Amino acid sequence: MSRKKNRRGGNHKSSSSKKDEYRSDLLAKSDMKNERFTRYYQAQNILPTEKEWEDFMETLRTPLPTTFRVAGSRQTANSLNEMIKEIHVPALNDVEFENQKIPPPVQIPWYPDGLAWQFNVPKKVLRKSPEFKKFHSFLVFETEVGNVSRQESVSMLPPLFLDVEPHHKVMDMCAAPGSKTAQLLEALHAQDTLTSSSIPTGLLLANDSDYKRTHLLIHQSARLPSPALMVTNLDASNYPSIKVPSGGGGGGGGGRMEQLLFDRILCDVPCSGDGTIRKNLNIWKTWQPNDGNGLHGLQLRILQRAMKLLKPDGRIVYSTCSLNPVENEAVIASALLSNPEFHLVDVSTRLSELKRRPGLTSWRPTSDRTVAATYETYEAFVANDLQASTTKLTPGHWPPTNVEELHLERCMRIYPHLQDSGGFFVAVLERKPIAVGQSKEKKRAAASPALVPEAKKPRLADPLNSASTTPGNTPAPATGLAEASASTPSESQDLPAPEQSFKEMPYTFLSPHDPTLLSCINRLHLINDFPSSNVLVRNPEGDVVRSMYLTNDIIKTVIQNNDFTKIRLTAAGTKVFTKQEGGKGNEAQYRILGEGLPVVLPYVDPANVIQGNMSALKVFVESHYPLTTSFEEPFRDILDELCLGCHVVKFPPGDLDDASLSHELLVPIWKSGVSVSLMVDKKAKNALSLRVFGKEISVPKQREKKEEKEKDSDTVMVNADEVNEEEELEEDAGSGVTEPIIIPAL
Ligand SMILES: C[S@@+](CC[C@H](N)C(=O)[O-])C[C@H]1O[C@@H](n2cnc3c(N)ncnc32)[C@H](O)[C@@H]1O
Repeated sequence: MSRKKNRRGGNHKSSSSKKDEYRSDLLAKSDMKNERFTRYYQAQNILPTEKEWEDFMETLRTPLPTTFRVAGSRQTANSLNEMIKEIHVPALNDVEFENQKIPPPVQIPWYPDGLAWQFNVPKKVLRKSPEFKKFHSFLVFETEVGNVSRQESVSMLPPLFLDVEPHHKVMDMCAAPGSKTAQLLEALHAQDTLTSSSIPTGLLLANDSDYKRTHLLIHQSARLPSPALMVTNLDASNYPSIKVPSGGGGGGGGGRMEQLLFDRILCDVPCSGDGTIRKNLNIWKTWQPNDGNGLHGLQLRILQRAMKLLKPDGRIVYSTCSLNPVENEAVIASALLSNPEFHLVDVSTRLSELKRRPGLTSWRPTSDRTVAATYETYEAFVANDLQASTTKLTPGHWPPTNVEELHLERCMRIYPHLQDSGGFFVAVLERKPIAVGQSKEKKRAAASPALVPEAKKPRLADPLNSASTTPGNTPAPATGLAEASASTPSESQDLPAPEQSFKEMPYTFLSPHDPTLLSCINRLHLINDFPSSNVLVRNPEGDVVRSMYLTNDIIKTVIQNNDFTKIRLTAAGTKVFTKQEGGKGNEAQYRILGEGLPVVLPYVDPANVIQGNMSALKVFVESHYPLTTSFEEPFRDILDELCLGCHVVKFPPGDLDDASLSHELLVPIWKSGVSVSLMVDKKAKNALSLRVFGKEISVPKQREKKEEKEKDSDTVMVNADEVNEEEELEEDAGSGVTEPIIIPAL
């Protein structure tokens, strides 16, 4: 009987595994044990003393604290963080529940600018304490609109060590569901302001071999709309070369093409995930050493491919949420041996508050699932293990003979008991600096993959390189996306030929003189430097049917010089305009999408931005499609004078009774007949309502619809939910940007 694997970034979750997880919620502390796990990790000597081992094991048996990161561009995040510090935390300072003091959230000490938080509060308290209940709904709403990211603290680390800047070409090789992609995007957009987005000159290529998960990633990334993001659906270990014109395409390359290389690459590879045991309790029952053994080959091939795709002065971060040296130090060691021009970067002075342990320099693999014996060397394994000839462990699973030269101690091991977190592994790799005066020969020698050949291409029936054939169950994905489907590494290696199976719509750039685009630019009052030659549509004819997307120059260059089906391009740029039916007797027009506004805003003629106020904001938030007569003067007069269609309203900071808008807010509205509506989706509206008015103030839609019908049967009603439905059904839904989510400024 085949057993479904369930590893991090690994596989589909069956309903039975969901049930298992449910049952595992009930796992008693006394059942949180696994002899194989204990024997294996004790044999690896991961901790120096017995006392520390006990602390480690005890921490693994306690629930993981809730952690979250204030997300979005820097200014937006800092501003929301101030609200948490000034309003929410003081309200939680003296909470008592059943005569016990409940500690408030605290900032994670190593996260830059104090933007990450941690709290450890039982569910009962979240449900019953009014103060925590309020904080919890705040988190839920802000998470829905993307201003807060519920992410394990340790999973926030890899992007921090990558040091991404807005001009970098960045690749996230195994990106779904995208929590780290979001961090990388934020770094690329470091120059965004509270209300408008910058257009970075760099790019972020987020890839995942699982098609469904790429769509999940696209959905998540829509929270930080970026013209610099593209998503592909390929096996990272075999990632093809992307072609771009030499010399940046400015004509200096004489029409020659070169391979696109990256400044920064994140390899957050699929792994056994035993570092997540505090939340994936099933691991206590299922853990065995072949979980990690089976992934080593794929992990190595992904890292080796990253090394080939990296610019000479680029940087790679390799990470897993596994504690197993076979998935960590062994992968790094083999990659360094096959690419001796690389070295591990010493980052011990970075994030000084982060408690970490050095990488291991010795470890003892085994293929015996009971861990009856472990072996110091591959030779000892072959000589003593009766199954050695049938298992596929390679010398690369063991420490190499020159292990001392590799400085594996520069890898970082994060153990749960050090700072009450999950377990994690991070390594930073760069090419070695070339010494002044180094001979050409030496440089050539350093650049040639001499010592160890690159890991072979996967063989589909190889049990060690194929998750589906590795015996035993492995843990649930660490990402918390239980329902999300995920491919096994073997599935990803077995991708069908792209042209046969790839069903995405093509990407066609419009001429800047396209009459529909010109009329859209005109009606939306966009100023001259709007990058109209970077607008694309997605349908076979290349016509403007419904939506238009904006990319930056480098993404445009990639699309124009590569077959999108070969690179399995699943998304590119961000959707900015969409067609809106005009209603009875009115022609259809284009509107700026809520989520596209920050990108388009720098090009909206300021003379055409309407001034709103707090009382108008209240009417917009309370009703879904208020009549213009519902607004007070002078805003009502302004609305009456507007032509039908899309407009942008600016609400300056202000107070109204108990409500307070702390920062300028800009939103698109749509005027149709005698009504107007805020073009933001329901979740964004809820979050806005909670943030500004302290509660959900919108009138239940059914009641309002009924009232509206009675009042004005001729009014063309547009509400955000109906717009969502239309957008999901549109012809270019393959873009994956299916649901408008905006990040309203604070
Ligand atoms: C650990 S998860 C990545 C988590 C992600 N970086 C994040 O922070 O949200 C590993 C991912 O690798 C993907 N994957 C598995 N095999 C792959 C391969 N050969 N190439 C690319 N992605 C792969 C899985 O689908 C999974 O989404």
